[in-house]
Amino acid sequence: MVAVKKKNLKMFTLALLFVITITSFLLNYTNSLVMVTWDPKQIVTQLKKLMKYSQRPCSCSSCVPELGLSFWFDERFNQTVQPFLTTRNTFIPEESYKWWLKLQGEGNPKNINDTIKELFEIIPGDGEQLLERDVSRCRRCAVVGNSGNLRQSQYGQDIDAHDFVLRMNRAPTAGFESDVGSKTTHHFVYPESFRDLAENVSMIVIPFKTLDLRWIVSALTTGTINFTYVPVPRKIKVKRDKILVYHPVFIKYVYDHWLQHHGRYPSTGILSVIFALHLCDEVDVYGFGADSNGNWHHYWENNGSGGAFRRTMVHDGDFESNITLTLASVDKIRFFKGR
Ligand SMILES: CC(=O)N[C@H]1[C@H]([C@H](O)[C@H](O)CO)O[C@](OP(=O)(O)OC[C@H]2O[C@@H](n3ccc(N)nc3=O)[C@H](O)[C@@H]2O)(C(=O)O)C[C@@H]1O
Ligand SMILES: CC(=O)N[C@@H]1[C@@H](O[C@@H]2O[C@H](CO)[C@H](O)[C@H](O)[C@H]2O)[C@@H](O)[C@@H](CO)O[C@H]1O
Repeated sequence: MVAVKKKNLKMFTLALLFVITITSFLLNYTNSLVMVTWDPKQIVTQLKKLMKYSQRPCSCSSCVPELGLSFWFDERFNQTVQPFLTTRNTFIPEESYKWWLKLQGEGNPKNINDTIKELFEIIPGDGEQLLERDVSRCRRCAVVGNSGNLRQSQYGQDIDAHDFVLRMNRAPTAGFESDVGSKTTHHFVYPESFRDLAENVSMIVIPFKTLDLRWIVSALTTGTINFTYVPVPRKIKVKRDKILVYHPVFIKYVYDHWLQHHGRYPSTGILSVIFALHLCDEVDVYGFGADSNGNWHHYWENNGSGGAFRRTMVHDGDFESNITLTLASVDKIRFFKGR
């Protein structure tokens, strides 16, 4: 009898040791700094945490897509909306299409299905692999806006330490490395904001009209399109498999869910931030913030037209800024305010 009891006690001790070892390993693995002790209460707490962590969508200390932490965020974030237009993803519902067509008042647009078909005869139209989830991954992204608050910020090294660095429009890095970094993995453009990119950079084209999709084809082939509402480059030197296309339905999702119809349509900055929430496990935001007059000044130039969007009401900069700050306040992004 005593021998059996001793054996059971030994088994129990061994089992407990095993659980503690596994718990400690997994908690460390999930970047959680928790001291593992023999206190039964702590063991139960840690086991509960372990159960919670095992359902987490990534291995960072916090994961953007994790729901149940902010009602505000959960109400807006919809993981099922696809950020990229791909060959498997070309359907645009009538309502979204009609909304999108009005963004830049395109008269007499070419048929959208024919346009998309032609586009994917020229570029591969993939991008799905970027959206695959992996619970053991911690993908850290930096979204770098164009604000003058980056000047003298010395954020360069921090920005470059991210897995993905997303930039936009005409933003340069050369000459500004110590403040904005030198790494770029993805660069958002539209025809009117195109700039030459290094070979290894993925160019994400945001189409605000049918002509923007046709411009991609033209710029890689015949070079016939050289004007939209301003002159645009006839030809671009970008490898075809480095071109990704932002989904028009995703633009509407940002406008409906996140901007709640403020402004005429979302700016490139807010489109990039919400896009990053869908692709990344952690999102750090740099270079967002107007100057003291509310103008969108740039870090590389003294752009006198920084307040143009205010006059044309195309974007609601104040509302967009509130969204970014709220995302930071509910710990879904980290916001680096610059100088
Ligand atoms: C005159 C004009 O049309 N300016 C627009 C320019 C312009 O078309 C491009 O720079 C051309 O390359 O583009 C925009 O934006 P822009 O290229 O200025 O900036 C990109 C995004 O960074 C954020 N930003 C910028 C400056 C600043 N002081 N504070 C900021 O928060 C914003 O989120 C902004 O969206 C655009 O595409 O959104 C919006 C701007 O309104
Ligand atoms: C200053 C302004 O409102 N210009 C608009 C122009 O808006 C710009 O469109 C860009 C995409 O093409 C991008 O969204 C940028 O942030 C906007 O400022 C277009 O709407 C254009 C359409 O014809 O009309 C210009 O007046």
